[in-house]
Amino acid sequence: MTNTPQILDGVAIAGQIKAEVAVEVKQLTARGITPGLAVILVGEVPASQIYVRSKVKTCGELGIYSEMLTPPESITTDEMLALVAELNAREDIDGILIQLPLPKHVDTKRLLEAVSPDKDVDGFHPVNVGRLQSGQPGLAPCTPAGIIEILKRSNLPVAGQNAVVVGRSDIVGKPAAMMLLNASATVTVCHSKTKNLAEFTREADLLVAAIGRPGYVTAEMVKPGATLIDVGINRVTDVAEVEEFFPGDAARAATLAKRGSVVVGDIHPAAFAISGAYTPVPGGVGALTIAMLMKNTVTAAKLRRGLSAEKD
Ligand SMILES: NC(=O)C1=CN([C@@H]2O[C@H](COP(=O)(O)OP(=O)(O)OC[C@H]3O[C@@H](n4cnc5c(N)ncnc54)[C@H](OP(=O)(O)O)[C@@H]3O)[C@@H](O)[C@H]2O)C=CC1
Ligand SMILES: Nc1nc(=O)c2c([nH]1)NC[C@@H]1CN(c3ccc(C(=O)N[C@@H](CCC(=O)O)C(=O)O)cc3)C=[N+]21
Repeated sequence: MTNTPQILDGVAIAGQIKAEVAVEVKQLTARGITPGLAVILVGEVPASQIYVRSKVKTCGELGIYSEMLTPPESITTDEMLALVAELNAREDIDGILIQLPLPKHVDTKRLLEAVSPDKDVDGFHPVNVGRLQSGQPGLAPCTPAGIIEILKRSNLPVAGQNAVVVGRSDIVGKPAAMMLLNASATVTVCHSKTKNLAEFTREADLLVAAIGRPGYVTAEMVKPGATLIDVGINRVTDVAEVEEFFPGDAARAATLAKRGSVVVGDIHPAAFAISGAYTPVPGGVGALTIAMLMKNTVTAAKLRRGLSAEKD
């Protein structure tokens, strides 16, 4: 018997969301309000540069004003704080995003707390963490919010499902667990100290992997028919490893030869094969992250002006 899992197309869902955001931006612009996003990118981390450029480009496509600030690697915490204070005070900026990771000498926690909660489009400020936890309207982290959108728009059930989240980071695992709980799933959070991880993951109707290890979740670790959400973005550069992941996959072998790396998730393709539905990497959760950032920027623009941001 062959299993045909549903592939949850993040690119298509992100496209829907971006189209909706563009309509909202048009309506706001007609009232004299142009939502604005400032992205701070410190130093020259190639992966971060790619993400930030893609954020700025998407703003342009949707009619959102954007600004990219690129201080040098040598910037101090105090100088960063001054930059954030300036952006907090600016009338034309609705959203502030500090691209992570920051250089080691910069105090990330202090900086994230310095962003005005009303302009915190990443949803990382303790005030927004608290709002999410207590079910109040606010700005929620983009990647977990994207996961919820994928589930909703694919009509996949969440209420009453056994959801297992592997990973407990502040930017993905924890907020994802909180959002699934708010959506009435029965949530288990696993991490590097979890004993017998597979015993938990095998019980999951809905499994979220946000670990950062290529193909860590294997077929033996998942319940056949489960919904698998793969957040991991791992670059594999080894030819043999790519062949092990994707035997006989000519397209991926070509990508590896051309770019020197292939992106793989935290869930092994053999686990996808026995799932009911799954998000591919790339083209799954990652595709939603930027769309949700655009949505948060518009929400911030509305909230700051006392316009209601509809909760759907
Ligand atoms: N698609 C997207 O838009 C985004 C993708 N990502 C990707 O998602 C992945 C996770 O990101 P992030 O949350 O920031 O990563 P972190 O490194 O901050 O967190 C990883 C989590 O996984 C847990 N973990 C590590 N090893 C194991 C293990 N062997 N068994 C069980 N749990 C383990 C860690 O546990 P412990 O807490 O005990 O250390 C930790 O909680 C990365 O691949 C990242 O690139 C990240 C952000 C956005
Ligand atoms: N303050 C801050 N906020 C963030 O939201 C933030 C951050 N820092 N630091 C880094 C992580 C990572 N991240 C991604 C954004 C887009 C894709 C994305 O577009 N992915 C595509 C392409 C993947 C590829 O080919 O590289 C996909 O999965 O289909 C992925 C990951 C946001 N992050």
